[in-house]
Amino acid sequence: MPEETLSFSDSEREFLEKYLPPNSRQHDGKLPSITLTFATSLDSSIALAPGVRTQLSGPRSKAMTHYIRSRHDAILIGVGTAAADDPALNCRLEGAGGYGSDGLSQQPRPIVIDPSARWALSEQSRILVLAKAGRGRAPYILTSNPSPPKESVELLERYGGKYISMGLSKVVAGRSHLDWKTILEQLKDEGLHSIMVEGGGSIINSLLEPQNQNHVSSVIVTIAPLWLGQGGVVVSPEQGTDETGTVITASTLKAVKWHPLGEDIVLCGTF
Ligand SMILES: NC(=O)c1ccc[n+]([C@@H]2O[C@H](COP(=O)([O-])OP(=O)(O)OC[C@H]3O[C@@H](n4cnc5c(N)ncnc54)[C@H](O)[C@@H]3O)[C@@H](O)[C@H]2O)c1
Ligand SMILES: Nc1nc(=O)c(N)c(NC[C@H](O)[C@H](O)[C@H](O)COP(=O)(O)O)[nH]1
Repeated sequence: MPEETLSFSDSEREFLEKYLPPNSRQHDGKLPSITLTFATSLDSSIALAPGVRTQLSGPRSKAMTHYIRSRHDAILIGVGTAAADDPALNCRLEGAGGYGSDGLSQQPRPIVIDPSARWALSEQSRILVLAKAGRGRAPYILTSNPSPPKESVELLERYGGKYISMGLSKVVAGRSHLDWKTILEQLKDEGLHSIMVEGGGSIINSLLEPQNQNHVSSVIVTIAPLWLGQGGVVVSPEQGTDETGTVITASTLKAVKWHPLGEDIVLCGTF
């Protein structure tokens, strides 16, 4: 996978500004802000099938993603994405650490939500290859597993990453779930105050549920001009019901802006 250096001009950046966390790193003691961002097809799928890495964003939208990464302390994904995509989760914008400047400036901390610590990390994992080369950071893995595999712990710590074992908050449909407040409190304790959540499907759907929307400061969705068809990984949160039990719209965005970018269109909004 080529590690190209990307550029995203000042004029291209303007439409995003009000949907991004402030550049100043002042922190008011509140929980970290979440920017929820992903790419989707016209039939609201984010991948051809579970576990299939699917390129949806065009070149300009991809450069936008790396600019957004440069504006956050951390990038968060679920273990399903880590296992499927072998992602780099670094910022390859020109001028970022390792891409035109020394050190790790503008390199966000990758965060993987992996309750059972099932991600099979190795020396060949792209995220560790880049950390070793000074072109990204090793991930922090949030898990409910009190004893992750010893060799994975040692491998991670060799490159500056770690497992963070957290108490299990609940089991949903047979799966251990950490609630978002617990996750964000832990990330705040790690000195991470702005979180870009990139997916995948279950992570996105979880944040779109009415009871979690208060954690999301803004949503930035890239819409690509294609249908992925039946069997895709669909973004469609649980429906909500009002006090009479009537089914209501799950989520409605406010302060909406649509912005063409290459052959894609980018939707920005807030809850
Ligand atoms: N188009 C895009 O922008 C985009 C972005 C990311 C991933 N993807 C694609 O999405 C697919 C992966 O999606 P997915 O839904 O299978 O996996 P995922 O990345 O959402 O990870 C799912 C796992 O995360 C954990 N998890 C999720 N919510 C949790 C919570 N609240 N508490 C604790 N653990 C939680 C669980 O272990 C769950 O099995 C892949 O095919 C990937 O290529 C696309
Ligand atoms: N914005 C966006 N457009 C896409 O077309 C796509 N497939 C993803 N998917 C997001 C997910 O997090 C991917 O795993 C990372 O985008 C991997 O990209 P890197 O290796 O980190 O550069 N995201």
